Amino acid sequence: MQACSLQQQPQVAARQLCCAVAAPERIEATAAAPGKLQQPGKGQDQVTVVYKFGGSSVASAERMMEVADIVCSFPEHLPCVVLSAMGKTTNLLLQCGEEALRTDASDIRSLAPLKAIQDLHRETAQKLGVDHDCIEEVEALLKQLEQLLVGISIMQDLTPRAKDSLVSFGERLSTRLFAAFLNAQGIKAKQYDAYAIGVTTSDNFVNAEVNYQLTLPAVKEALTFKPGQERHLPIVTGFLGRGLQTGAITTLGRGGSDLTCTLLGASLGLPEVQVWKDVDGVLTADPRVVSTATPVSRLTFEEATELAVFGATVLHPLAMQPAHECNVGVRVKNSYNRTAPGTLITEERAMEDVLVTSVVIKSNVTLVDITSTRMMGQYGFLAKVFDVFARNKISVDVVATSEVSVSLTLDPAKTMWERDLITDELEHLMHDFEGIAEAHYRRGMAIISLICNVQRTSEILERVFRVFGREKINVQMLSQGASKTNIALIVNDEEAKAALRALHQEFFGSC
Ligand SMILES: Nc1ncnc2c1ncn2[C@@H]1O[C@H](COP(=O)(O)OP(=O)(O)O)[C@@H](O)[C@H]1O
Ligand SMILES: N[C@@H](CC(=O)OP(=O)(O)O)C(=O)O
Repeated sequence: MQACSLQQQPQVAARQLCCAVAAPERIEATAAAPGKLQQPGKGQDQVTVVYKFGGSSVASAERMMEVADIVCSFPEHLPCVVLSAMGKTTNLLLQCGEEALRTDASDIRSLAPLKAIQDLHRETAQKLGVDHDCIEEVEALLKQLEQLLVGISIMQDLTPRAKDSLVSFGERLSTRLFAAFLNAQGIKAKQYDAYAIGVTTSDNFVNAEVNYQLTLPAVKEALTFKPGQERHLPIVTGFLGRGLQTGAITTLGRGGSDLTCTLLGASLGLPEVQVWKDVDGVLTADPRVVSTATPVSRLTFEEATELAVFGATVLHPLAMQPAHECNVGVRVKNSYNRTAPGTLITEERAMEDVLVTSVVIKSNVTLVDITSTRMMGQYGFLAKVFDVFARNKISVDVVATSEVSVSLTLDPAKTMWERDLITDELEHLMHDFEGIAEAHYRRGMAIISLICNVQRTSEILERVFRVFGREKINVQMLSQGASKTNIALIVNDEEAKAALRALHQEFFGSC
């Protein structure tokens, strides 16, 4: 395996996670006609590529059949497949958890989101014609899920740790169904839980950090075929890991299956992984805001990270980390339109002809202005300012400084699960500035980021301000910073979508 710097982290021991299952029977399988699909990767000794399919790609039995067809349609590749939970299952599981807190234990089984999850997975098992063992496993997991919700109801407590156990059912169910379907079609496949093959993380539940040093070699060992071992398609749960100290199931933050995909690619030393979505690649803007957005053919790892961090929900913000460190190309493809070329993300790309690549909004941002008349000629002021944010565990996105003031924006999400900074936290922050500086905050702001060629900043900004002048949009703060790929403009949230459309029109000719 290619050595990558991610492995240079301190050594620590991983723990075992046990999960006992009971197996009542409730679903009946209907046979699907086998034989249509051909086993891919004939003659390959080892896994050659990782494909990740998100919730939108595996939302139903029909979609799983389509994904199976995609997986088998590259005969030269022996793929490892990472799956997310089916459709909106993760949201439904979180809803179950919240509702369990307000529901009597004896009424848990009638929770509507629980019923929706049970119906979806039972119906999928039936339509896919999976074998009896899989049906038993699915029923056992659904039973465990119900028991966990009863526990949450009795305890009247939904800890982050319990939340991670709760949402893990989505990926544990989808991967079992998909592997069983492939086997029913005569394709040799085996289901793996990521936490059982060495994906080791911190114990920071709901947003766990990957321990690369332990994970990379462990995953490589688990997914490398031994001499004489039968070749099969590993079907791995995305999103999940195992906490190093607790041994409990952790999750990598919402959308974390993208990170599982690149992590597996890095572990196996592969040249490329593919994340399959419901769009033709990374687009010039969020298609829900700009319906005419078009695919971007190439991006660098740095650009893709900036896009994700600054609001493009198409990729997990940390997914590029292992890919970048271990130089694994990432291709974003559309499982609904498989012939579309998609977006290829690599270390470098030709930038000569590039002006603006994509425009993105991050909404619900708080802008903080901090002023100190004593800043002039003083050293240590910025250190004191950032120390206040560090103590309050609040993450800062964009910064602009002048001689006497510093303005910055705060990440709306302290964790990726809690989207709002509450007023109490902000008031506490303001209080902590007393004696250091005068601080004020404004909520309801948005960051518009232009992922662009900053070698051509003057030309870009000249056009941006022409557009904003015409549209009467006021820029509250502007930052280019050290990033070589991003210009950030802070505007009022209510003007942000119109501003984005106007910028898209200016730089891509459509809005
Ligand atoms: N710049 C962008 N390019 C492409 N898609 C985007 C962008 N910004 C936001 N999106 C949204 O991201 C969605 C795909 O990401 P996601 O739902 O996480 O996929 P999956 O669940 O299949 O992994 C798209 O349907 C689109 O609405
Ligand atoms: N199922 C998890 C993990 C994930 O990556 O999902 P998706 O690939 O559908 O964004 C979530 O909803 O966050």
